[in-house]
Amino acid sequence: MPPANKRRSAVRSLLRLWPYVLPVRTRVFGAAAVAVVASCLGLVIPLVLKWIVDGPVADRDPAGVWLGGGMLLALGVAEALLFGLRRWLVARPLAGVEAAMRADLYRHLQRLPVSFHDRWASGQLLSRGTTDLMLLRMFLAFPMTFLLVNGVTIIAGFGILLSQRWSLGLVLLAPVLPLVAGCFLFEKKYFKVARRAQDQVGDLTTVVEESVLGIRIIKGFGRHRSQARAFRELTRTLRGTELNKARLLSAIMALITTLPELAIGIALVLGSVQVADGDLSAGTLVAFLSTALALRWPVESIGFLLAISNDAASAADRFFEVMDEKPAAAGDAAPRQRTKSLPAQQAGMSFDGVVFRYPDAPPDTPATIEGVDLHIRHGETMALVGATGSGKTTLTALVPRLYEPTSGRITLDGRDITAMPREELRELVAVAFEEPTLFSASAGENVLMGAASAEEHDLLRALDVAQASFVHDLPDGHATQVGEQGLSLSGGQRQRLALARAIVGRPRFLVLDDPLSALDVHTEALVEAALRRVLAETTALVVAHRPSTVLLADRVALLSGGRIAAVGTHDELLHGNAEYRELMSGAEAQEQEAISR
Ligand SMILES: Nc1ncnc2c1ncn2[C@@H]1O[C@H](COP(=O)(O)OP(=O)(O)OP(=O)(O)O)[C@@H](O)[C@H]1O
Repeated sequence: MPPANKRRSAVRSLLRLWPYVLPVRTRVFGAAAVAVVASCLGLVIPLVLKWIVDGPVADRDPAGVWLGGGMLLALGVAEALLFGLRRWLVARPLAGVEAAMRADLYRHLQRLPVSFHDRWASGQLLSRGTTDLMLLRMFLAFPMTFLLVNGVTIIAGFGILLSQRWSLGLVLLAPVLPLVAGCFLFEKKYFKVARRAQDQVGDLTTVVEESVLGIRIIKGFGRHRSQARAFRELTRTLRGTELNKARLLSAIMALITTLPELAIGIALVLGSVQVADGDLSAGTLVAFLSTALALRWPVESIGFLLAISNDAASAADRFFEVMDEKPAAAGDAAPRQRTKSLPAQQAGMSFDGVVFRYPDAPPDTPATIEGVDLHIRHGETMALVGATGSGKTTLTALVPRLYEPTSGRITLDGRDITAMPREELRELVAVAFEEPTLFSASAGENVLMGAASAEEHDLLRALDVAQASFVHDLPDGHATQVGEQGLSLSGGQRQRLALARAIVGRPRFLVLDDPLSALDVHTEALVEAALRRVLAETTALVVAHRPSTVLLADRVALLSGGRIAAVGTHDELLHGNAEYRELMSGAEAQEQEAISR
């Protein structure tokens, strides 16, 4: 789950966007300047009105009235054109800012360690990469500019009001203090609710994503009602939070609208009395009130602009919470060593005193891997056997550095994996997991993901070795799209494609996490034959639950209590190790049961 959010000032949060705005600053500030000019042009209109009323209207001069009308029209058109220019100036660069932030987030997510992804719900990450970034673009396009533009307009407008009649100007200034206090309180409360709402959107996204990905389980177990209930519960909570936001916004809007309207009403009465007494010209009163009315939108919009700015500030916090996470260490750029002339005892894969504890495991629990020493000789296949939850998957995940050992070291042909650049490690080691994950791409593209430099002939060889030639019979051969997560293929077909992907780059080392799990007996025979050929080409560590998988290996290591309890051939362990015998007899019984079904 995301870390607990600390309260920051909205301004500090938004200032962190500066590096992204920097490349388009000229356009953004140019647009803001254009908007200031447009908004201030609007304030000239009341002055022209004053001139028309006190001049041509009082003198009964129709030509003067026409001239004034023309000036008003020109001012209106100029104001509209300038606002249009502002929009044009920012639209494209800000879409670019959003795209750059999204690309950075995606790149960073790819570089973050698996332990980060274990902690964070995918919906939280999805919502940060979509709705939160949209909110930030909206902020940069609108409130950021208009908080400035409206601020300048209000100051200029009050300058004009005070210069026309300072006493009436002070009446209009009276609500400023209560308004500032109200805005301060609003900002404090709204920031918290805005953050809560965005986190709840993330939770909701997680539920939707899980429901879509797990639709077969939901339907298979008839869980749609309970899923719908969980979804409804979350939407109700989110609705409550959104209503809370709306309540806060309407309270500040009520204050922002009422107080200035009251002040304008009082100024109108006082001004009318002064006109009646002959202390003030009718034109000045018209200009005064028109200026006051022209300031209504800049003042009233402040509540709304503050709301979006706070939404954006918490969206920025959520974005940077992910960006501030440290990516996995790259490994030092040690020069590549030739491995061919290594002494026999160093060639292969070695675990030396490897200890591993999950970062989020409770401190008083024992480490998952307590101290593993194991050597897999060059060209050998070692099966890793152990009770469920004994740490087999965990141990295999340490080899491609999906997690870093807490202590100890793992070497490949004598070289510490932490001293290798990650790209080199990826070239040396290939992995295939229990769940053969495929992507929405063609069958061939899925296989070629296993090696950046692999070509067509490598693909065909990998498909052949992994017994995945069914691909050639698909409608478009290996260019056939396999659908989201490869769900248009059978389990056995997906397993064989995953195997082909693992070997397409001819890795020296192969790590397979129970590649025959969840297969029916007939499919298992097919994949097993594929595995036999795959394993003949490399040095491999294979997590095995069933005797049939164990028989593919040259030797077997038994993982127990976080340590390697025994190493030997299947027969040696069967005769000499009670725990192994028990594990295998249980697995064998299950296998027999599966066959007889
Ligand atoms: N991401 C994680 N965070 C914390 N603990 C974890 C995590 N993944 C696994 N564990 C714990 O580590 C222990 C070993 O899990 P692991 O998946 O390695 O076992 P396994 O031997 O592969 O089990 P199985 O045979 O059932 O697949 C378990 O107690 C599990 O709860």
